[in-house]
Amino acid sequence: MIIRPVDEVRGELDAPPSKSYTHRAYFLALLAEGRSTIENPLVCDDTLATLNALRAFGADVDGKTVVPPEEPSPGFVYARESGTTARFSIALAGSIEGKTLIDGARRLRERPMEGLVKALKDLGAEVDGFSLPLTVKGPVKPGRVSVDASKSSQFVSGLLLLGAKVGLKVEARNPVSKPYIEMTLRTMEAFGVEFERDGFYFEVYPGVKGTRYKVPGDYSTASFFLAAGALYGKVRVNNLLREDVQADMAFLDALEEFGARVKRGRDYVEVDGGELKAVALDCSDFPDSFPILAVVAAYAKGRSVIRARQLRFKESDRVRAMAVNLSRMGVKVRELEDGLEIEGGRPRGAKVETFNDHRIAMAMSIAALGAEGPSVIEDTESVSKSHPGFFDDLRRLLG
Ligand SMILES: O=C(O)C1=C[C@@H](OP(=O)(O)O)[C@@H](O)[C@H](O)C1
Ligand SMILES: C=C(OP(=O)(O)O)C(=O)O
Repeated sequence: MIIRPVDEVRGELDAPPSKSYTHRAYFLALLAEGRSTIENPLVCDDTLATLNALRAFGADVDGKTVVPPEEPSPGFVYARESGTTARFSIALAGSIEGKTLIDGARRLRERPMEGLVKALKDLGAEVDGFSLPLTVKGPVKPGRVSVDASKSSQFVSGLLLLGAKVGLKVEARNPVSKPYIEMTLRTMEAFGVEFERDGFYFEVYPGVKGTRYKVPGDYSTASFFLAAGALYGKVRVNNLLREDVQADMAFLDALEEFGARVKRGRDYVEVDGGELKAVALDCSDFPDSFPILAVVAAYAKGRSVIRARQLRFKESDRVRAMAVNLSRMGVKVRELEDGLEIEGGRPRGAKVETFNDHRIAMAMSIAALGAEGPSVIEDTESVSKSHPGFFDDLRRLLG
């Protein structure tokens, strides 16, 4: 795809439904005692992988309505590239008598599963392998488990969902991406799950109620369009609830730190730019913002430092991916163990790679809009992992 620089980006659009909440609602509907209706679910590669996982576990699903099985049955779950689908399926397979096979695409086989596997083994499940493909033979013995969450909060979220089925006490050690754990708890409450907590120690009681659940808008996907407003004009994204706990709501605070103006309405966010200046921040609690934060830093005056502990374990090594791409655009970057140092200026158009990572593809598309000269972005299909309509939405903002 060729992307040429534009004079301005201005307009408004609706945020697509949240990918993270869609995953949670589907898996809780699988565990529920009765039928659920999921309103406005996100349809993308990752949530289709989760729908297939529900079918593998015996649910009858048509995208909106989920009729759970009497008891989930063991099956074969192919999670594509979806880390959330894989971790939640591995955890829930611990509640099932019999052996479930979970596998994924090439990159997902390289992504960490060990902390979750160790926790399931501690609970008495038989798990062979510490990365995909692996099999899980349940059932676990309900009890107390401690999980190392330094590589992914999804290990904690998966165990909390398992707890909603069998009853568990879960202690999370060194969690990253902590707001995603809050998103899991909030969705569990919506499905009538009872739990108590003390910090990151949780006691989850078994029982999930069939529910009509409406998926809110996705702040992670909205961040790319809002960044374009900060960099090149003014953008408003509707369908974003102020009363939410999504991790990438923190992206708005980061934009303000860069010097952008952010207006938070009851159900929308509006951003416009100004003279942007360098920042130093740790996004370990909102890691999906890293690629687009690096792009904003590439246009902000001064030297920014942006880091997060778990960036190398995503759909790509996102530190390396952004270092390679921004360097090709003539941006001075220094790669750190857990992030990048970025000297802001005026990037040049270049041929850049997506590394088959949807957030790299979307971030570099925004970077290209302000560059000196056209850019070529290879393999942009990965945007369908989270937002198949990304380029349609972006064109709408280009007048
Ligand atoms: O629980 C979730 O929905 C997610 C948690 C985060 O992963 P980590 O907890 O592995 O950082 C995030 O990167 C991912 O896009 C979605
Ligand atoms: C990392 C992501 O998702 P997952 O972990 O579910 O693959 C993402 O959407 O950026």
